[in-house]
Amino acid sequence: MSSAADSEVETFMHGLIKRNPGEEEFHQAVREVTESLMPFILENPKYKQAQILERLTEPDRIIIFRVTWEDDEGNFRANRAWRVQFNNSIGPYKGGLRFHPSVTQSILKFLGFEQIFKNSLTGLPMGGAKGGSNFNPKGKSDNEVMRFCHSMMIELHRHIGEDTDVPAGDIGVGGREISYLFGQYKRLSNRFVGTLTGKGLSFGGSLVRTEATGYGCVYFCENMLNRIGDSIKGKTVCISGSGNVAIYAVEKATQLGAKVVTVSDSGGFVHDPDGIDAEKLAFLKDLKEVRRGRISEYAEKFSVASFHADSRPWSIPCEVALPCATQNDIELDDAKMLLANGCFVVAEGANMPTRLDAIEAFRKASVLFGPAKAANAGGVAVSGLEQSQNALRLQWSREEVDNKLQEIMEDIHAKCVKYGADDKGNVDYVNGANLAGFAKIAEAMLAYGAV
Ligand SMILES: NC(=O)C1=CN([C@@H]2O[C@H](COP(=O)(O)OP(=O)(O)OC[C@H]3O[C@@H](n4cnc5c(N)ncnc54)[C@H](OP(=O)(O)O)[C@@H]3O)[C@@H](O)[C@H]2O)C=CC1
Ligand SMILES: O=C(O)CCC(=O)C(=O)O
Repeated sequence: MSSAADSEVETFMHGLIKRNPGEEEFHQAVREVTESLMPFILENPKYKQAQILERLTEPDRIIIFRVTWEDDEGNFRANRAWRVQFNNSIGPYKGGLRFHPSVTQSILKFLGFEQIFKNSLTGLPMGGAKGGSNFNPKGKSDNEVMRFCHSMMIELHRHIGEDTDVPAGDIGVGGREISYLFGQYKRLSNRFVGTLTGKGLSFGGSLVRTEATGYGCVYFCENMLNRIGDSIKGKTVCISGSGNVAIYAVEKATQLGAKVVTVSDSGGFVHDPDGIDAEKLAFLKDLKEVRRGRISEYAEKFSVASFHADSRPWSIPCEVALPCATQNDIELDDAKMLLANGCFVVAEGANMPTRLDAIEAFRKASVLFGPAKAANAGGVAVSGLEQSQNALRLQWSREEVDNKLQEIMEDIHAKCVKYGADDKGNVDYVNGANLAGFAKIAEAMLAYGAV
Protein backbone atom coordinates (compact mmCIF):
# COMPACT_ATOMS: atom_id res chain seq x y z
CA MET A 1 0.00 0.00 0.00
CA SER A 2 1.26 3.52 -0.80
CA SER A 3 2.07 5.84 2.09
CA ALA A 4 -0.86 8.09 1.02
CA ALA A 5 -3.26 5.15 1.28
CA ASP A 6 -1.64 4.13 4.56
CA SER A 7 -2.22 7.51 6.10
CA GLU A 8 -5.82 7.67 4.77
CA VAL A 9 -6.47 4.30 6.45
CA GLU A 10 -5.13 5.57 9.77
CA THR A 11 -7.18 8.80 9.54
CA PHE A 12 -10.30 6.85 8.70
CA MET A 13 -9.74 4.30 11.49
CA HIS A 14 -9.07 7.06 13.99
CA GLY A 15 -12.52 8.54 13.27
CA LEU A 16 -14.21 5.15 13.29
CA ILE A 17 -12.71 4.20 16.66
CA LYS A 18 -13.76 7.55 18.08
CA ARG A 19 -17.32 7.06 16.85
CA ASN A 20 -17.46 3.43 18.08
CA PRO A 21 -15.40 3.34 21.29
CA GLY A 22 -14.50 -0.03 22.80
CA GLU A 23 -15.89 -2.05 19.88
CA GLU A 24 -12.69 -3.94 19.17
CA GLU A 25 -14.12 -6.70 17.01
CA PHE A 26 -15.88 -4.11 14.86
CA HIS A 27 -12.65 -2.08 14.53
CA GLN A 28 -10.78 -5.25 13.48
CA ALA A 29 -13.30 -6.15 10.76
CA VAL A 30 -13.42 -2.59 9.39
CA ARG A 31 -9.61 -2.24 9.38
CA GLU A 32 -9.18 -5.36 7.28
CA VAL A 33 -11.67 -4.09 4.69
CA THR A 34 -10.38 -0.52 4.74
CA GLU A 35 -6.80 -1.61 4.06
CA SER A 36 -8.00 -3.48 0.97
CA LEU A 37 -10.28 -0.73 -0.31
CA MET A 38 -8.36 2.48 0.33
CA PRO A 39 -6.03 2.34 -2.71
CA PHE A 40 -9.07 1.68 -4.94
CA ILE A 41 -11.05 4.51 -3.32
CA LEU A 42 -8.16 6.93 -3.79
CA GLU A 43 -8.00 5.97 -7.48
CA ASN A 44 -11.76 6.52 -7.84
CA PRO A 45 -12.67 9.85 -6.18
CA LYS A 46 -16.41 9.32 -6.77
CA TYR A 47 -16.44 6.89 -3.82
CA LYS A 48 -14.75 9.37 -1.54
CA GLN A 49 -16.92 12.22 -2.73
CA ALA A 50 -20.05 10.17 -1.90
CA GLN A 51 -18.57 9.08 1.47
CA ILE A 52 -19.26 5.45 0.61
CA LEU A 53 -16.89 3.97 3.21
CA GLU A 54 -18.19 6.26 5.98
CA ARG A 55 -21.79 5.30 5.07
CA LEU A 56 -20.96 1.58 4.77
CA THR A 57 -19.47 1.47 8.26
CA GLU A 58 -22.52 3.09 9.92
CA PRO A 59 -25.41 0.63 10.37
CA ASP A 60 -28.76 1.73 8.93
CA ARG A 61 -30.18 1.01 12.40
CA ILE A 62 -29.64 -1.11 15.49
CA ILE A 63 -32.65 -2.41 17.38
CA ILE A 64 -31.89 -3.24 21.03
CA PHE A 65 -34.45 -4.89 23.24
CA ARG A 66 -35.00 -6.86 26.42
CA VAL A 67 -36.18 -10.46 26.32
CA THR A 68 -37.91 -11.68 29.48
CA TRP A 69 -38.60 -15.38 29.83
CA GLU A 70 -39.35 -17.93 32.53
CA ASP A 71 -37.00 -20.77 33.43
CA ASP A 72 -38.08 -24.28 34.45
CA GLU A 73 -37.98 -23.34 38.14
CA GLY A 74 -40.46 -20.52 37.56
CA ASN A 75 -37.89 -17.71 37.88
CA PHE A 76 -38.14 -14.73 35.54
CA ARG A 77 -34.95 -14.14 33.56
CA ALA A 78 -33.94 -11.21 31.34
CA ASN A 79 -31.48 -11.00 28.45
CA ARG A 80 -30.49 -8.34 25.98
CA ALA A 81 -31.06 -8.84 22.26
CA TRP A 82 -30.10 -6.92 19.13
CA ARG A 83 -30.77 -6.77 15.43
CA VAL A 84 -28.14 -4.81 13.52
CA GLN A 85 -29.64 -3.87 10.14
CA PHE A 86 -26.45 -2.79 8.48
CA ASN A 87 -27.04 -2.15 4.80
CA ASN A 88 -29.87 -3.01 2.38
CA SER A 89 -28.49 -1.45 -0.80
CA ILE A 90 -28.65 -4.64 -2.85
CA GLY A 91 -31.48 -6.52 -1.15
CA PRO A 92 -33.40 -7.10 2.08
CA TYR A 93 -31.26 -7.35 5.22
CA LYS A 94 -29.99 -10.91 5.67
CA GLY A 95 -27.82 -12.61 8.27
CA GLY A 96 -27.86 -14.94 11.23
CA LEU A 97 -28.79 -14.71 14.90
CA ARG A 98 -26.21 -15.68 17.51
CA PHE A 99 -27.08 -16.88 21.03
CA HIS A 100 -23.98 -16.93 23.22
CA PRO A 101 -23.11 -15.31 26.56
CA SER A 102 -20.19 -13.47 24.89
CA VAL A 103 -22.47 -11.61 22.45
CA THR A 104 -22.04 -7.82 22.50
CA GLN A 105 -23.00 -5.02 20.15
CA SER A 106 -19.40 -4.94 18.88
CA ILE A 107 -19.52 -8.61 17.90
CA LEU A 108 -22.85 -8.22 16.12
CA LYS A 109 -21.62 -5.10 14.31
CA PHE A 110 -18.49 -6.88 13.06
CA LEU A 111 -20.64 -9.79 11.91
CA GLY A 112 -23.22 -7.54 10.25
CA PHE A 113 -20.51 -5.53 8.51
CA GLU A 114 -18.83 -8.66 7.13
CA GLN A 115 -22.21 -9.96 6.03
CA ILE A 116 -22.71 -6.98 3.66
CA PHE A 117 -19.67 -8.00 1.60
CA LYS A 118 -20.26 -11.74 1.86
CA ASN A 119 -23.84 -11.47 0.67
CA SER A 120 -22.76 -9.26 -2.23
CA LEU A 121 -20.19 -11.88 -3.27
CA THR A 122 -22.88 -14.58 -3.56
CA GLY A 123 -24.42 -12.67 -6.48
CA LEU A 124 -27.84 -12.95 -4.82
CA PRO A 125 -29.94 -9.91 -3.85
CA MET A 126 -29.23 -9.80 -0.12
CA GLY A 127 -28.24 -6.93 2.16
CA GLY A 128 -26.24 -7.36 5.37
CA ALA A 129 -27.48 -7.80 8.95
CA LYS A 130 -26.81 -9.77 12.10
CA GLY A 131 -28.51 -10.20 15.42
CA GLY A 132 -28.62 -12.24 18.55
CA SER A 133 -28.58 -12.24 22.28
CA ASN A 134 -26.32 -12.88 25.26
CA PHE A 135 -28.70 -15.74 26.13
CA ASN A 136 -26.77 -18.98 26.73
CA PRO A 137 -28.63 -21.98 25.34
CA LYS A 138 -26.04 -24.38 26.81
CA GLY A 139 -27.52 -26.41 29.65
CA LYS A 140 -31.04 -25.06 29.07
CA SER A 141 -33.97 -27.42 28.52
CA ASP A 142 -35.85 -27.45 25.20
CA ASN A 143 -38.76 -25.72 26.96
CA GLU A 144 -36.53 -22.94 28.25
CA VAL A 145 -35.06 -22.39 24.78
CA MET A 146 -38.59 -22.36 23.36
CA ARG A 147 -39.80 -19.77 25.86
CA PHE A 148 -36.78 -17.58 25.16
CA CYS A 149 -37.26 -17.79 21.37
CA HIS A 150 -41.00 -17.10 21.59
CA SER A 151 -40.40 -14.10 23.82
CA MET A 152 -37.63 -12.76 21.58
CA MET A 153 -39.89 -12.98 18.53
CA ILE A 154 -42.62 -10.91 20.21
CA GLU A 155 -40.35 -7.90 19.69
CA LEU A 156 -38.30 -9.04 16.68
CA HIS A 157 -41.32 -9.75 14.44
CA ARG A 158 -42.05 -6.01 14.12
CA HIS A 159 -38.71 -5.43 12.41
CA ILE A 160 -38.41 -8.37 9.99
CA GLY A 161 -40.23 -9.69 6.94
CA GLU A 162 -39.56 -11.61 3.73
CA ASP A 163 -38.81 -8.38 1.84
CA THR A 164 -37.40 -6.46 4.82
CA ASP A 165 -35.03 -8.56 6.91
CA VAL A 166 -34.57 -12.33 6.89
CA PRO A 167 -32.72 -13.81 9.91
CA ALA A 168 -31.16 -17.29 10.08
CA GLY A 169 -28.89 -19.31 12.40
CA ASP A 170 -25.37 -18.78 13.70
CA ILE A 171 -23.57 -19.90 16.89
CA GLY A 172 -26.13 -21.32 19.32
CA VAL A 173 -28.97 -21.01 16.81
CA GLY A 174 -29.68 -24.14 14.79
CA GLY A 175 -32.74 -26.01 13.55
CA ARG A 176 -34.37 -26.18 16.99
CA GLU A 177 -34.16 -22.42 17.61
CA ILE A 178 -35.19 -21.44 14.06
CA SER A 179 -38.27 -23.68 14.41
CA TYR A 180 -39.36 -22.00 17.64
CA LEU A 181 -38.69 -18.55 16.16
CA PHE A 182 -40.51 -19.30 12.92
CA GLY A 183 -43.52 -20.85 14.68
CA GLN A 184 -43.95 -17.72 16.76
CA TYR A 185 -43.38 -15.42 13.76
CA LYS A 186 -46.07 -17.26 11.81
CA ARG A 187 -48.50 -16.95 14.71
CA LEU A 188 -47.86 -13.25 15.33
CA SER A 189 -47.94 -12.18 11.68
CA ASN A 190 -50.62 -14.66 10.56
CA ARG A 191 -48.58 -15.19 7.39
CA PHE A 192 -46.66 -18.21 6.11
CA VAL A 193 -43.74 -16.60 4.29
CA GLY A 194 -39.99 -17.14 4.16
CA THR A 195 -39.01 -14.58 6.78
CA LEU A 196 -36.47 -16.93 8.37
CA THR A 197 -34.13 -19.38 6.68
CA GLY A 198 -32.70 -22.63 7.96
CA LYS A 199 -36.26 -23.85 8.50
CA GLY A 200 -37.20 -27.52 8.85
CA LEU A 201 -37.72 -29.41 5.60
CA SER A 202 -41.43 -29.93 6.27
CA PHE A 203 -42.13 -26.21 6.61
CA GLY A 204 -40.25 -24.40 3.89
CA GLY A 205 -36.61 -25.27 4.58
CA SER A 206 -34.14 -25.99 1.79
CA LEU A 207 -32.27 -29.22 1.31
CA VAL A 208 -28.51 -28.74 1.86
CA ARG A 209 -28.93 -25.59 4.05
CA THR A 210 -27.69 -27.56 7.08
CA GLU A 211 -24.59 -28.70 5.21
CA ALA A 212 -24.07 -25.56 3.12
CA THR A 213 -21.52 -23.54 5.11
CA GLY A 214 -19.18 -26.47 5.80
CA TYR A 215 -19.55 -27.92 2.29
CA GLY A 216 -19.11 -24.48 0.74
CA CYS A 217 -15.93 -23.87 2.71
CA VAL A 218 -14.42 -27.10 1.43
CA TYR A 219 -15.57 -26.36 -2.14
CA PHE A 220 -13.82 -22.97 -1.89
CA CYS A 221 -10.69 -24.64 -0.56
CA GLU A 222 -10.80 -27.11 -3.46
CA ASN A 223 -11.21 -24.20 -5.92
CA MET A 224 -8.08 -22.52 -4.52
CA LEU A 225 -6.12 -25.77 -4.73
CA ASN A 226 -7.38 -26.65 -8.23
CA ARG A 227 -6.17 -23.28 -9.47
CA ILE A 228 -2.59 -24.28 -8.62
CA GLY A 229 -3.06 -27.78 -10.06
CA ASP A 230 -3.59 -29.47 -6.70
CA SER A 231 -6.56 -30.83 -4.73
CA ILE A 232 -7.61 -31.59 -1.16
CA LYS A 233 -7.44 -35.34 -1.82
CA GLY A 234 -4.80 -36.96 0.37
CA LYS A 235 -4.25 -33.82 2.45
CA THR A 236 -4.18 -33.78 6.25
CA VAL A 237 -6.71 -31.26 7.54
CA CYS A 238 -7.09 -29.60 10.96
CA ILE A 239 -10.54 -28.27 11.77
CA SER A 240 -11.57 -26.25 14.83
CA GLY A 241 -15.12 -26.31 16.19
CA SER A 242 -17.59 -29.18 16.19
CA GLY A 243 -20.80 -27.30 15.48
CA ASN A 244 -22.81 -26.94 12.31
CA VAL A 245 -20.01 -25.54 10.13
CA ALA A 246 -17.26 -27.84 11.41
CA ILE A 247 -19.27 -31.07 11.16
CA TYR A 248 -20.14 -30.57 7.49
CA ALA A 249 -16.63 -29.37 6.66
CA VAL A 250 -15.39 -32.68 8.11
CA GLU A 251 -17.98 -34.55 6.03
CA LYS A 252 -17.15 -32.90 2.69
CA ALA A 253 -13.37 -32.91 3.19
CA THR A 254 -13.52 -36.63 4.01
CA GLN A 255 -15.78 -37.35 1.01
CA LEU A 256 -13.21 -35.63 -1.21
CA GLY A 257 -10.42 -37.86 0.11
CA ALA A 258 -8.80 -35.72 2.81
CA LYS A 259 -7.89 -36.94 6.30
CA VAL A 260 -9.38 -34.71 9.03
CA VAL A 261 -7.42 -35.16 12.24
CA THR A 262 -8.87 -32.58 14.66
CA VAL A 263 -12.13 -31.07 15.88
CA SER A 264 -12.69 -28.92 18.96
CA ASP A 265 -15.13 -27.14 21.23
CA SER A 266 -14.75 -24.52 23.94
CA GLY A 267 -13.36 -27.21 26.27
CA GLY A 268 -10.41 -28.22 24.07
CA PHE A 269 -9.64 -30.29 20.97
CA VAL A 270 -9.37 -33.93 19.99
CA HIS A 271 -6.59 -35.27 17.81
CA ASP A 272 -7.39 -38.41 15.86
CA PRO A 273 -4.26 -39.37 13.89
CA ASP A 274 -6.21 -41.99 11.91
CA GLY A 275 -8.70 -39.40 10.67
CA ILE A 276 -12.44 -38.99 11.21
CA ASP A 277 -14.09 -41.67 9.06
CA ALA A 278 -17.83 -42.17 8.39
CA GLU A 279 -18.41 -44.14 11.62
CA LYS A 280 -16.66 -41.54 13.76
CA LEU A 281 -18.49 -38.73 11.99
CA ALA A 282 -21.82 -40.41 12.75
CA PHE A 283 -20.78 -40.50 16.42
CA LEU A 284 -19.78 -36.82 16.26
CA LYS A 285 -23.13 -35.82 14.73
CA ASP A 286 -25.05 -37.69 17.43
CA LEU A 287 -22.80 -36.22 20.15
CA LYS A 288 -23.14 -32.62 19.01
CA GLU A 289 -26.44 -32.42 17.10
CA VAL A 290 -28.58 -34.72 19.26
CA ARG A 291 -27.02 -35.18 22.71
CA ARG A 292 -25.35 -31.74 22.81
CA GLY A 293 -22.36 -33.31 24.61
CA ARG A 294 -18.70 -32.32 24.99
CA ILE A 295 -15.97 -33.10 22.44
CA SER A 296 -13.88 -34.90 25.09
CA GLU A 297 -16.36 -37.80 24.76
CA TYR A 298 -14.96 -38.48 21.28
CA ALA A 299 -11.60 -39.43 22.80
CA GLU A 300 -13.35 -41.56 25.44
CA LYS A 301 -15.16 -43.47 22.67
CA PHE A 302 -12.25 -43.85 20.21
CA SER A 303 -9.04 -44.75 22.05
CA VAL A 304 -6.79 -43.81 19.11
CA ALA A 305 -7.76 -40.17 19.70
CA SER A 306 -6.41 -37.90 22.43
CA PHE A 307 -8.17 -34.97 24.13
CA HIS A 308 -6.27 -31.73 24.83
CA ALA A 309 -8.13 -29.59 27.36
CA ASP A 310 -8.22 -25.79 27.00
CA SER A 311 -6.14 -25.83 23.80
CA ARG A 312 -6.67 -25.15 20.12
CA PRO A 313 -5.72 -27.62 17.39
CA TRP A 314 -3.15 -25.53 15.50
CA SER A 315 -0.09 -27.34 16.90
CA ILE A 316 -1.07 -30.49 15.02
CA PRO A 317 0.79 -30.79 11.68
CA CYS A 318 -1.48 -30.36 8.64
CA GLU A 319 -1.46 -29.01 5.10
CA VAL A 320 -4.93 -27.49 5.30
CA ALA A 321 -6.47 -25.59 8.24
CA LEU A 322 -10.20 -24.86 8.41
CA PRO A 323 -11.05 -22.69 11.45
CA CYS A 324 -14.78 -23.29 11.94
CA ALA A 325 -15.42 -22.30 15.59
CA THR A 326 -15.49 -18.59 16.35
CA GLN A 327 -13.67 -15.26 15.93
CA ASN A 328 -9.97 -14.80 16.76
CA ASP A 329 -9.29 -18.51 16.98
CA ILE A 330 -5.93 -18.30 15.14
CA GLU A 331 -3.45 -15.96 16.82
CA LEU A 332 -0.04 -15.02 15.46
CA ASP A 333 1.70 -17.83 17.37
CA ASP A 334 -0.81 -20.34 16.02
CA ALA A 335 -0.13 -19.09 12.49
CA LYS A 336 3.61 -19.47 13.01
CA MET A 337 3.10 -23.02 14.26
CA LEU A 338 0.89 -23.91 11.30
CA LEU A 339 3.47 -22.50 8.88
CA ALA A 340 6.37 -24.28 10.58
CA ASN A 341 4.44 -27.55 10.25
CA GLY A 342 3.86 -27.12 6.50
CA CYS A 343 0.31 -25.72 6.36
CA PHE A 344 -0.21 -23.94 3.04
CA VAL A 345 -3.99 -23.59 2.78
CA VAL A 346 -6.35 -21.85 5.22
CA ALA A 347 -10.06 -21.41 4.50
CA GLU A 348 -12.16 -19.61 7.10
CA GLY A 349 -15.37 -21.49 7.89
CA ALA A 350 -16.00 -19.26 10.91
CA ASN A 351 -16.36 -15.47 10.77
CA MET A 352 -13.09 -13.59 11.37
CA PRO A 353 -11.36 -16.58 13.00
CA THR A 354 -7.89 -15.22 12.14
CA ARG A 355 -6.35 -12.18 13.82
CA LEU A 356 -4.98 -9.47 11.54
CA ASP A 357 -1.31 -10.17 12.39
CA ALA A 358 -1.85 -13.88 11.73
CA ILE A 359 -3.41 -13.08 8.33
CA GLU A 360 -0.36 -10.96 7.57
CA ALA A 361 1.92 -13.90 8.42
CA PHE A 362 -0.07 -16.17 6.08
CA ARG A 363 0.05 -13.59 3.29
CA LYS A 364 3.83 -13.15 3.65
CA ALA A 365 4.25 -16.92 3.43
CA SER A 366 2.03 -17.02 0.29
CA VAL A 367 -0.47 -19.32 1.96
CA LEU A 368 -3.67 -19.84 -0.01
CA PHE A 369 -5.83 -17.89 2.43
CA GLY A 370 -9.60 -17.92 1.84
CA PRO A 371 -11.20 -15.19 3.98
CA ALA A 372 -14.54 -15.81 5.68
CA LYS A 373 -16.51 -13.47 3.41
CA ALA A 374 -15.70 -15.75 0.50
CA ALA A 375 -15.01 -19.14 2.05
CA ASN A 376 -18.07 -19.39 4.32
CA ALA A 377 -20.55 -17.68 2.00
CA GLY A 378 -22.11 -21.05 1.09
CA GLY A 379 -24.42 -20.92 4.10
CA VAL A 380 -26.03 -17.61 3.32
CA ALA A 381 -26.04 -18.49 -0.39
CA VAL A 382 -28.24 -21.52 0.28
CA SER A 383 -30.34 -19.34 2.60
CA GLY A 384 -30.84 -17.11 -0.45
CA LEU A 385 -31.86 -20.20 -2.43
CA GLU A 386 -34.29 -21.08 0.38
CA GLN A 387 -35.86 -17.61 -0.03
CA SER A 388 -36.17 -18.23 -3.79
CA GLN A 389 -37.85 -21.62 -3.21
CA ASN A 390 -40.23 -20.06 -0.66
CA ALA A 391 -41.16 -17.29 -3.08
CA LEU A 392 -41.79 -19.85 -5.84
CA ARG A 393 -43.55 -22.22 -3.39
CA LEU A 394 -41.35 -25.05 -4.63
CA GLN A 395 -38.70 -27.31 -3.15
CA TRP A 396 -35.67 -28.13 -5.26
CA SER A 397 -33.88 -31.51 -5.03
CA ARG A 398 -30.71 -32.06 -3.00
CA GLU A 399 -28.69 -32.42 -6.20
CA GLU A 400 -30.08 -29.20 -7.67
CA VAL A 401 -29.27 -27.15 -4.55
CA ASP A 402 -25.82 -28.72 -4.14
CA ASN A 403 -25.01 -27.99 -7.81
CA LYS A 404 -26.10 -24.38 -7.38
CA LEU A 405 -23.98 -24.12 -4.20
CA GLN A 406 -20.93 -25.43 -6.08
CA GLU A 407 -21.54 -22.97 -8.92
CA ILE A 408 -21.87 -20.05 -6.47
CA MET A 409 -18.64 -21.01 -4.65
CA GLU A 410 -16.82 -21.29 -8.01
CA ASP A 411 -18.18 -17.91 -9.01
CA ILE A 412 -17.05 -16.31 -5.72
CA HIS A 413 -13.62 -17.85 -6.24
CA ALA A 414 -13.47 -16.44 -9.78
CA LYS A 415 -14.42 -12.96 -8.49
CA CYS A 416 -11.66 -13.12 -5.88
CA VAL A 417 -9.17 -14.06 -8.59
CA LYS A 418 -10.41 -11.27 -10.90
CA TYR A 419 -10.07 -8.59 -8.23
CA GLY A 420 -7.17 -10.06 -6.23
CA ALA A 421 -4.61 -11.37 -8.76
CA ASP A 422 -1.32 -9.51 -9.27
CA ASP A 423 0.79 -9.32 -12.47
CA LYS A 424 2.48 -12.62 -11.64
CA GLY A 425 -0.86 -14.37 -11.17
CA ASN A 426 -0.63 -14.65 -7.38
CA VAL A 427 -4.00 -14.10 -5.75
CA ASP A 428 -4.60 -12.08 -2.60
CA TYR A 429 -8.01 -13.51 -1.71
CA VAL A 430 -8.54 -10.98 1.09
CA ASN A 431 -8.23 -8.03 -1.26
CA GLY A 432 -10.12 -9.88 -3.98
CA ALA A 433 -13.12 -10.64 -1.74
CA ASN A 434 -13.26 -7.13 -0.28
CA LEU A 435 -13.00 -5.38 -3.64
CA ALA A 436 -15.42 -7.65 -5.47
CA GLY A 437 -17.97 -7.42 -2.64
CA PHE A 438 -17.60 -3.64 -2.45
CA ALA A 439 -17.92 -2.93 -6.19
CA LYS A 440 -21.55 -4.04 -6.41
CA ILE A 441 -22.72 -2.36 -3.19
CA ALA A 442 -20.93 0.90 -3.97
CA GLU A 443 -22.51 1.12 -7.43
CA ALA A 444 -25.97 0.73 -5.88
CA MET A 445 -25.23 3.35 -3.22
CA LEU A 446 -23.95 5.82 -5.83
CA ALA A 447 -27.06 5.25 -7.92
CA TYR A 448 -29.39 6.02 -5.00
CA GLY A 449 -27.78 9.38 -4.26
CA ALA A 450 -27.76 10.76 -0.73
CA VAL A 451 -29.91 8.17 1.10
N1 LIG B 1 -24.16 -21.66 10.68
C1 LIG B 1 -23.88 -21.04 9.55
O1 LIG B 1 -24.53 -21.26 8.53
C2 LIG B 1 -22.74 -20.10 9.46
C3 LIG B 1 -21.86 -19.92 10.49
N2 LIG B 1 -20.76 -19.13 10.31
C4 LIG B 1 -19.78 -18.96 11.38
O2 LIG B 1 -19.19 -20.22 11.67
C5 LIG B 1 -18.78 -20.27 13.05
C6 LIG B 1 -19.41 -21.48 13.71
O3 LIG B 1 -20.82 -21.38 13.65
P1 LIG B 1 -21.78 -22.65 13.82
O4 LIG B 1 -21.04 -23.88 13.48
O5 LIG B 1 -23.03 -22.32 13.10
O6 LIG B 1 -22.09 -22.58 15.37
P2 LIG B 1 -22.38 -23.78 16.38
O7 LIG B 1 -23.02 -23.16 17.55
O8 LIG B 1 -23.08 -24.89 15.68
O9 LIG B 1 -20.93 -24.29 16.75
C7 LIG B 1 -19.97 -23.42 17.26
C8 LIG B 1 -18.71 -24.22 17.58
O10 LIG B 1 -17.69 -23.32 17.93
C9 LIG B 1 -17.31 -23.54 19.30
N3 LIG B 1 -17.15 -22.25 19.97
C10 LIG B 1 -18.04 -21.25 20.06
N4 LIG B 1 -17.56 -20.23 20.79
C11 LIG B 1 -16.33 -20.61 21.17
C12 LIG B 1 -15.31 -20.00 21.92
N5 LIG B 1 -15.47 -18.78 22.43
N6 LIG B 1 -14.15 -20.69 22.08
C13 LIG B 1 -13.99 -21.93 21.57
N7 LIG B 1 -14.93 -22.56 20.84
C14 LIG B 1 -16.06 -21.91 20.64
C15 LIG B 1 -18.47 -24.28 19.92
O11 LIG B 1 -18.04 -24.99 21.08
P3 LIG B 1 -19.00 -25.05 22.37
O12 LIG B 1 -20.17 -25.89 21.95
O13 LIG B 1 -18.18 -25.65 23.43
O14 LIG B 1 -19.39 -23.63 22.67
C16 LIG B 1 -18.90 -25.15 18.76
O15 LIG B 1 -18.05 -26.25 18.60
C17 LIG B 1 -19.17 -18.91 13.63
O16 LIG B 1 -18.09 -18.03 13.50
C18 LIG B 1 -20.30 -18.46 12.71
O17 LIG B 1 -20.46 -17.05 12.72
C19 LIG B 1 -20.49 -18.53 9.12
C20 LIG B 1 -21.34 -18.66 8.07
C21 LIG B 1 -22.59 -19.37 8.19
O1 LIG C 1 -27.94 -17.87 6.34
C1 LIG C 1 -27.90 -16.71 6.69
O2 LIG C 1 -28.75 -15.87 6.44
C2 LIG C 1 -26.76 -16.16 7.52
C3 LIG C 1 -25.60 -17.06 7.71
C4 LIG C 1 -24.62 -16.34 8.57
O3 LIG C 1 -24.96 -15.95 9.68
C5 LIG C 1 -23.30 -16.01 8.07
O4 LIG C 1 -23.07 -16.08 6.86
O5 LIG C 1 -22.44 -15.63 8.88
